[in-house]
Amino acid sequence: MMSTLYIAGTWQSGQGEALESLNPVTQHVLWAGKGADAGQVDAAVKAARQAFPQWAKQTFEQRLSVLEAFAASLKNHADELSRCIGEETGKPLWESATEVTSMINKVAISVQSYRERTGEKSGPLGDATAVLRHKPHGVVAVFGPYNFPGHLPNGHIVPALLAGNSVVFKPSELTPKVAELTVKCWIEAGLPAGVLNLLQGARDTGIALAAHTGIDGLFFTGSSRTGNALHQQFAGRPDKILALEMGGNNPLVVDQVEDLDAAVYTIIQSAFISAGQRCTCARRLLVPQGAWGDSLLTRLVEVSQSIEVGAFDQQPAPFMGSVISLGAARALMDAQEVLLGSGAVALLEMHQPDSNAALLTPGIIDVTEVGDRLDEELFGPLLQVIRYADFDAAIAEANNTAFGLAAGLLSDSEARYQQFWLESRAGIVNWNKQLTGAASSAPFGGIGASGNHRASAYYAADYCAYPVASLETPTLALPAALTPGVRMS
Ligand SMILES: NC(=O)c1ccc[n+]([C@@H]2O[C@H](COP(=O)([O-])OP(=O)(O)OC[C@H]3O[C@@H](n4cnc5c(N)ncnc54)[C@H](O)[C@@H]3O)[C@@H](O)[C@H]2O)c1
Ligand SMILES: O=CCC[C@H](NC(=O)CCC(=O)O)C(=O)O
Repeated sequence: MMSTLYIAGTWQSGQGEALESLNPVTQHVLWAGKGADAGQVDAAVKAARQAFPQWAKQTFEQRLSVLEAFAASLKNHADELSRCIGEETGKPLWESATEVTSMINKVAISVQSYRERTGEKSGPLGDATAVLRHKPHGVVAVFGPYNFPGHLPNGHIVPALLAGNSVVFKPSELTPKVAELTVKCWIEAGLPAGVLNLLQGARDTGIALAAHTGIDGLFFTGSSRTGNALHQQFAGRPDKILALEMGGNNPLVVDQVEDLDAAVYTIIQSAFISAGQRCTCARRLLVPQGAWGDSLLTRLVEVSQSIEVGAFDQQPAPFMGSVISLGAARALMDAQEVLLGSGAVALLEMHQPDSNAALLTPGIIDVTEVGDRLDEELFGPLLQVIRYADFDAAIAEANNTAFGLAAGLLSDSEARYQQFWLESRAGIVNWNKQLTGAASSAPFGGIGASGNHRASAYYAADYCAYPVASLETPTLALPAALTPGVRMS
């Protein structure tokens, strides 16, 4: 039986449901094994609890040396890991290599962020010293999505461990192999047993872990639907810290700009990178009515038609790989069909050239005439165009969503950007830059249905530790003046 779980420093076979991960293009089995059952979830939480005090007691420098060894291990295994990400998600190799680089860089950026946001500060206050320090929460569960199976769980795990927490990691059931390789890098780095535990499994394993009373917090990246379920599960538990990084229905507003090709390129990088499977991807393209808007769309369709789509290792490299699975491809094709049946007009219809491969070509559909447009995230290469009459209407349409992750404006006018910045509602607001590719050196998180006000990336340090404010003096002494009504004699 294949050992799939890593609990208390030991690999063991899962006792839960059978899982398989497939190459989304060839359907070859890449990984097969069993997920964790409730007893193994319990064992992982207990192992993390047991390991926590020792890990938390280590100095920051001791923990940092393990994290730096992890970064070195990732570097040593970079090719293997990039290939594994490409194979399991369908991302082209050039792109999965950038994911590994982000994982490596996360260590240095988390150190900087820990020191800046949760480090130690002190100063005199009266006859004492006021000291601010931070402590880890304890045992935290980390839930990862499939679209960045290395980088995004890593964005919780690295700062959590640095702060002194121990971790139980439940990756996406669609990308178990990337998770396994990542954990092997931690083991190679010398992370003590029990400090990081790996539970493979699908929804049931996730539900059991989230419900476990032994966790002190849960850091989640994934869909709004799951995040909402977790939020409800954590209702009435103010003692647990919950960080939710969820999806978006991101608007990209195009104003009439001088450089049409630059606009088209930026739209493509926003909508179709990662086959549209980034939380920051532009989902709604807001284009002015009239001749200039028409010519922008004509050029966008022309260039999008020429986008190379192919298997992760195809040479020459494609721009877009596949979506995660045949099921996801089918669901996207169905969503397009529903929109087309509701009054949308295909400017460039999305196709699945081979029904046995999860490869989709880019789709651009005009949904302006669709009444009651659904405010949902279509997580794939399907861009919805909405034509607008004037700039105020464009901003209103941009904000016409319960989500609030990313919003962008392409415009030559700084005054328009200022208005857009003031009036748009999102955690990321860009001007003349693609919506995707957010920097780890900035906070990353959305408002509304996109998160619960616990931004990640540079601000992940904030949810990985709690502040302890102390007034300290080595000598206990009576104050010079006693408060009225107290007699010491
Ligand atoms: N804001 C961000 O930082 C960010 C980043 C990447 C992806 N995302 C979003 O993630 C989504 C794509 O990822 P996904 O499809 O893997 O997300 P998902 O919500 O389906 O799964 C995420 C994780 O939650 C687990 N899970 C599923 N149901 C659960 C439940 N009821 N209880 C506990 N755990 C459960 C899954 O097994 C997985 O590990 C998109 O919506 C995307 O926008 C957001
Ligand atoms: O799919 C969602 C993440 C997309 C990615 N964002 C980041 O990498 C944020 C930075 C970090 O977490 O370190 C993007 O914007 O492309």
